[in-house]
Amino acid sequence: MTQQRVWCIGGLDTSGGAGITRDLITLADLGVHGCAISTQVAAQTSSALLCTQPTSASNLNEQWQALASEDMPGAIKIGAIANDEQALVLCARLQTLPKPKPFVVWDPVLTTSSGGTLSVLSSNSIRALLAHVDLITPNTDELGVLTGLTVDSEEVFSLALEALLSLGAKAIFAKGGHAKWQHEATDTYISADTRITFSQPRDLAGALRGTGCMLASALCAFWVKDYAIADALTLANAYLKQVRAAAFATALAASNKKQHSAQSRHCGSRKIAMAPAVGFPSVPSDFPSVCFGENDPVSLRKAVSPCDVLPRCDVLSRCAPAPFPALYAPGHPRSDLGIYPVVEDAAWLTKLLPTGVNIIQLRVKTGTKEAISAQIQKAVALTKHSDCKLFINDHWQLAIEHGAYGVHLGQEDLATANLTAIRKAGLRLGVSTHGYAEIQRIKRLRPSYIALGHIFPTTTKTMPSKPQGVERLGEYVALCEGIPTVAIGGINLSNVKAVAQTGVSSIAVVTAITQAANPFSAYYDLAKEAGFAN
Ligand SMILES: Cc1ncc(COP(=O)(O)OP(=O)(O)O)c(N)n1
Ligand SMILES: Cc1ncsc1CCOP(=O)(O)O
Ligand SMILES: [Mg+2]
Repeated sequence: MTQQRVWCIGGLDTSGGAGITRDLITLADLGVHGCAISTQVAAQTSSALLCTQPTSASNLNEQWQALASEDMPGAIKIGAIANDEQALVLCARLQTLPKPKPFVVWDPVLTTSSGGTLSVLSSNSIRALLAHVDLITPNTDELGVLTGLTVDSEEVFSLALEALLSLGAKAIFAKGGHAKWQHEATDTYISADTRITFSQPRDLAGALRGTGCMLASALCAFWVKDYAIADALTLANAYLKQVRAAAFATALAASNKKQHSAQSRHCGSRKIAMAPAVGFPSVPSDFPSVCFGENDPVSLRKAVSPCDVLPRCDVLSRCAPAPFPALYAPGHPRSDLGIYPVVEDAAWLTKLLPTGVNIIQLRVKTGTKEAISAQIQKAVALTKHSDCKLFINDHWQLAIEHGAYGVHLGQEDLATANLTAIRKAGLRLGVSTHGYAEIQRIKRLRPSYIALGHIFPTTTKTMPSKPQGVERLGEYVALCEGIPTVAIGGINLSNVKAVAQTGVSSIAVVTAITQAANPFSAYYDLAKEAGFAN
């Protein structure tokens, strides 16, 4: 199996603005090989569907067989399915896919953006398809047609998502571009146990053709590049934002020059067809703000301004809470923190403080509350008259009680921690993240640092996510937009240089120090190799 390959099944839009033509352009832009199976040939201009000719069921089957006789894809993106016969063929083929099964995304295109009909499916076909796809990506109009509801408010939107899940959808990514009742454009991912929203300020530049196709095929591209689903969705959302920005900048430039190109003719009230190549999303402002769950504790704030009456995620990007205190006081000559040892008891501080270490974490995972409290109290006392910043892992109440410098919390810890109490007590806050979605969730908190991991395989802890590697680490550091960053997970003398070269502010290690024959010199060797010390 070739991983970086996606099959696109859908209508061939002769204008190149949407359908499988657009899918292949998107995949090429993201460096993924796209194969195509045409369900129909749609004679289209950039503003109208003139006529469409569906592919016969047998031809559809033959196209599939031809592709299947070579390499299988990592993902399959399905767009417009012309009729029930085609749905039947696709269901039969999807059912017999060899393992490992590709990730199957259905973008349920029913009409063209100009209003032409591309798909007529019975409710039986819809149910059958839902049983075979991993994710469906309707806009709110499509969600309405699929569920028989008029989706025109947040309440009906939630009902429609539930209805589609009960029709058999395993997961839904409902796009918010058409949800005019929302202040921001919010895409919602929902499965049986997860709800994640991705919000962008509404941009009023104009309408672009083929955005649904681009989003679903970009999602498949990020999936085959081995991103977790939440990260693939974050990247796909950012990719769309980047394409829109580039498309409207190009269209505007063309119309300013008074060129009579297709772009300039259709810029304004009409949809523009050209979507320039933009490549992998890299501009931090193009990334959405991300909320986990309807009551994400990171997003919940006390009502502080009139705009709190708006839906929560709409408010956040504009009414951000106060940042947590910086690691260094303003004007301090240092900005990096160097090697960050993470240790299991206060005795380690006695061993390591003489190195002149800048930052250290007490991560006590066992013992009674009294014993942990005593460890924290001792560690605070040991660091009180040093320059070393002491972070306490997990035990935020005890950290406040004993006056530690800061607290380190993981994503799950945020559900029970009182962030307001930590902020009020003046403690710094570090938070763990494991990819794009969590970074975008946490940035809004403006923590004192963002931990990024795990970078390499680690034996210290069982991780639910995959190792990120140094290439992604570099992308995450840039995405953090100046918030100090800490890399963690499997870092040792052999790889610390490459980690430091990403520009990360600090490098956290457990076993590279605690299991070293000489922890004292292991600290220096790491600091030197990373370029933090001479
Ligand atoms: C610097 C740093 N980064 C990540 C972690 C992990 O924190 P968390 O996800 O809460 O997991 P536990 O450490 O509690 O197992 C950390 N402690 N420090
Ligand atoms: C606590 C933690 N969080 C992410 S990786 C990790 C363990 C890092 O340990 P090591 O440096 O020994 O790989
Ligand atoms: Mg924790």
